[in-house]
Amino acid sequence: MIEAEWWDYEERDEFVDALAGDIGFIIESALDARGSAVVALSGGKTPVAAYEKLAKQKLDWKHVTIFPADDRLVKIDSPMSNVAMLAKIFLPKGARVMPLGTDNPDYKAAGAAADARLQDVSWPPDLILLGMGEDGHTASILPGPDLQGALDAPKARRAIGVMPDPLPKDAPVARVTLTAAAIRQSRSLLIAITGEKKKEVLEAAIEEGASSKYPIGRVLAESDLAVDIHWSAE
Ligand SMILES: O=C(O)[C@H](O)[C@@H](O)[C@H](O)[C@H](O)COP(=O)(O)O
Repeated sequence: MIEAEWWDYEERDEFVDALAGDIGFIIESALDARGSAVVALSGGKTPVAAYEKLAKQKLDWKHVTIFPADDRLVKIDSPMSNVAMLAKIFLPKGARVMPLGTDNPDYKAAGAAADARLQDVSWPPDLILLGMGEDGHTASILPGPDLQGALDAPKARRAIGVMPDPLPKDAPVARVTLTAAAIRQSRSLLIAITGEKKKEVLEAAIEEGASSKYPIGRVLAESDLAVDIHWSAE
């Protein structure tokens, strides 16, 4: 049974403030407890304003490691690069921003390299923040030939290369993504989505769990983590 707590906001600003506050609190708690923080942050547009707000917080950024929960296999100067978006916001704060993937044309090799990179990161992450598409994908756990591999990878496998099919319109490229197993290992899990359609999809995915046609339902179904969901109507 997926344990999810919804935090609903009518105004986008409230959503941005609350999400930035939650992420900052988790980072600060990790710094207090362990002197360092490791967070995986979602790509996409929804959380960017919250990241910009979070970057204004007075945290010991030099002891914070940030990496994308998934990334498109594109050059760093591509507008589709999630790590470039995170670097632009957090590198000036002195945080360590770590790429997950490179623009390796062999996406399976890129996935293996991303996994090797994550083996050197102190684990588990203190936080994984996920977004979700209207098709119920999360990170880059998307329909296609690699969906099962991303969902069923063993606990030791933290990242994998995926070639979505169909290719998402907004970023029609191969990707690397955290596996479902890696997501489930996080010390804390947040989801940030907006709009009625995504709320409907996520509610259905949580209800359906392991049998859901939505990848996020299958990711969350095997997780023992309580999930906090931040949702804004607009
Ligand atoms: O690389 C990505 O695209 C993201 O990690 C992806 O999982 C994203 O979170 C959703 O597609 C929602 O994206 P929006 O926030 O832009 O709707």
